[in-house]
Amino acid sequence: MSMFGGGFGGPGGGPGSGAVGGLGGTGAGGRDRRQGTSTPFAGIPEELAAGVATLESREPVHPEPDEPFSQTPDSGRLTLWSLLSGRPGLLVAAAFAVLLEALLLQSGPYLVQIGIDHGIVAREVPWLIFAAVAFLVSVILTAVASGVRIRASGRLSAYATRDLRVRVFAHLQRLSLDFYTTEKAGVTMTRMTSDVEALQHLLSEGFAQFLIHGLTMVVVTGVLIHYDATLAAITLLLVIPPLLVLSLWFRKAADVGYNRQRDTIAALFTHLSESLYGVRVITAHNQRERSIVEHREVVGGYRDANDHTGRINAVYGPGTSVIGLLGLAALLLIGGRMVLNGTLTIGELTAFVLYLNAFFQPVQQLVQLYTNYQQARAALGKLRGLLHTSPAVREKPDAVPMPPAQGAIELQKITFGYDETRPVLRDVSLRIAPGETIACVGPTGAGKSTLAKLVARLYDPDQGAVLIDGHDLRDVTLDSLHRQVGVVPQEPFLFAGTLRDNIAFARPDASEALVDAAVDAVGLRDLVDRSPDGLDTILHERGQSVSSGERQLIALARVFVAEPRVVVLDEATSSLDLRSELRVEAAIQRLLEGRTAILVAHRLSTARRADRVIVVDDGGIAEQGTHEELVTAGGHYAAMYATWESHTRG
Ligand SMILES: Nc1ncnc2c1ncn2[C@@H]1O[C@H](COP(=O)(O)OP(=O)(O)OP(=O)(O)O)[C@@H](O)[C@H]1O
Repeated sequence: MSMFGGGFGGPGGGPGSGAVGGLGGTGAGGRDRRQGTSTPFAGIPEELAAGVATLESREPVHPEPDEPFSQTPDSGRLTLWSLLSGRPGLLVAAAFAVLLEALLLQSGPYLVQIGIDHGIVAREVPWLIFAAVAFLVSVILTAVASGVRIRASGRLSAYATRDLRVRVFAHLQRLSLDFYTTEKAGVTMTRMTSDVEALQHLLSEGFAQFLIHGLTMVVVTGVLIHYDATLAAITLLLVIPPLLVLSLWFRKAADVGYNRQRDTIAALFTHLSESLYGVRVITAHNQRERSIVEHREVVGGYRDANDHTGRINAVYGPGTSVIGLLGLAALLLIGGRMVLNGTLTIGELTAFVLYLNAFFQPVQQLVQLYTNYQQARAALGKLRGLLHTSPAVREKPDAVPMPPAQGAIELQKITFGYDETRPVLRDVSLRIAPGETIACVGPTGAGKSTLAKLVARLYDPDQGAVLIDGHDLRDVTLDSLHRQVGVVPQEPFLFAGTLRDNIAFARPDASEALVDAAVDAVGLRDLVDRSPDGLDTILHERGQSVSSGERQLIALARVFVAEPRVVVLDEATSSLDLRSELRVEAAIQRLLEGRTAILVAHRLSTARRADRVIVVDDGGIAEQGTHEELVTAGGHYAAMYATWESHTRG
């Protein structure tokens, strides 16, 4: 199995699969830094440069989000309040605008009542004009308050979700390889998309609407009682019980419906991402039709879930409207009689009708918002779960930076299993001298890559310890370790970006001379010369525009630029033509010069050149020695070699 295979994002696509240490994108990060040190405007006419400067000054400012990368697991709280309270100024502005808007909205019916009773019925034109002007002013003020509210809550939500996305992404970078092996990429994508969007929706609109509607209901109930307590009690008693029953049903049904929606969208993302990553295999095996059928099934599941929530809404929406209208009919009947009896004015009845109407809408909205709130809470729970997932490989709080390594490696009685009850390696001990190259060979699935992963501290042993220059890897900082231990995965992963970006991935600030030296050392000069823009040639996503051998050479160049003391190399199993194979072998040879190396060798031609060969079998080291020693000993290795030789000769 590949050291990085199978996990998140297809073959070799795991985070960190791009060799050593370091974070930061290939693209922007690297380019920016270079621009800072060179003279980007050299030779450009002054007025053009001035134009660019003006354009840049108009660019919106995007300050760095407050999430410096650290290996320490995220222990910060994640609650709705913690998201909202990050920008108190915006929060206060939004809350004030909400209050104002809710109060202003209720002035309308009262002004209508004044207009009718004091203006129309009493035939007093000034009162009518006063009511109309006051109405106009209140509408304008409501619009202003609403604008301020939408702007403030929109910005609040945009900042909060931006910070949240960065925080979750930083945590994803922190998580160890096991997370990406067990967690489906589609599920993680759902966390970062629909879950964050559910929160964004609640923060930008939901909360404000919740407050406005809640306040409206309180104010309207008070006003109705103030107008006529008996009439208010009768109408509210007629309306509230059925409304309550319907709303409780809706809440329960909607919870189920939205959970289904969330689960099915995660399944949809999972299938989509897997199909996109595996599109070549699907095409090669002529399974496109099956893939479409499968996708139709997951999309169908999502459609069913949407259909379900649609049906619930179709009952609830009209249901609450009917209850409201029946309430209004009852009010007209009872209130109309009161007007005829002279106990209520016509203006008061009109205001009463308008207020009652204003009472219903919030109920409907509040229940919908409650669902939104539930969704956001569920999303928050899932995101919290993700943030609280501890990396399996953790940095100790008192970890110290590893001093520049000589490269002596020691495995001390190591036992390790992906599942602790089924160890892959048992009680393995090994010493590797500085500068020595060890080739691990053995049957497939024997644990060769596992051994290499332990040396790169992609996993920690269950028992025993791995030491470099006498330092237990668990006692040193991950950053300092990854800087000194370079990893070349079985399936090199290239990023969309330039050739240079990919080569200098582990050290975006690498000098031109170092990148050039790497290109020459691994034999990439041909490719660079042939490429239209040399090192600035853009590579397609995952390096699809270069050959498999060239991808391997780029991965080797990457480690060359990183200059680690120890190299862990999982040899690619994909076979190359003889010429490319010789080039890759020569590149490996050059990369390993003067470095301690562990090679997971799939070709015995590689093993033959190592200083020492270890045969991993049955959870341990079955044989070790130089190639010649092992061939003479006539054991496992000798048998493997004999078979290999007869095949290559044949
Ligand atoms: N992430 C993982 N989770 C669970 N089991 C794993 C994982 N990675 C590997 N294994 C299992 O551990 C055992 C050793 O795997 P490993 O990749 O070390 O073998 P290998 O000797 O490198 O094989 P190959 O030559 O095929 O690459 C295998 O049985 C494999 O199925």
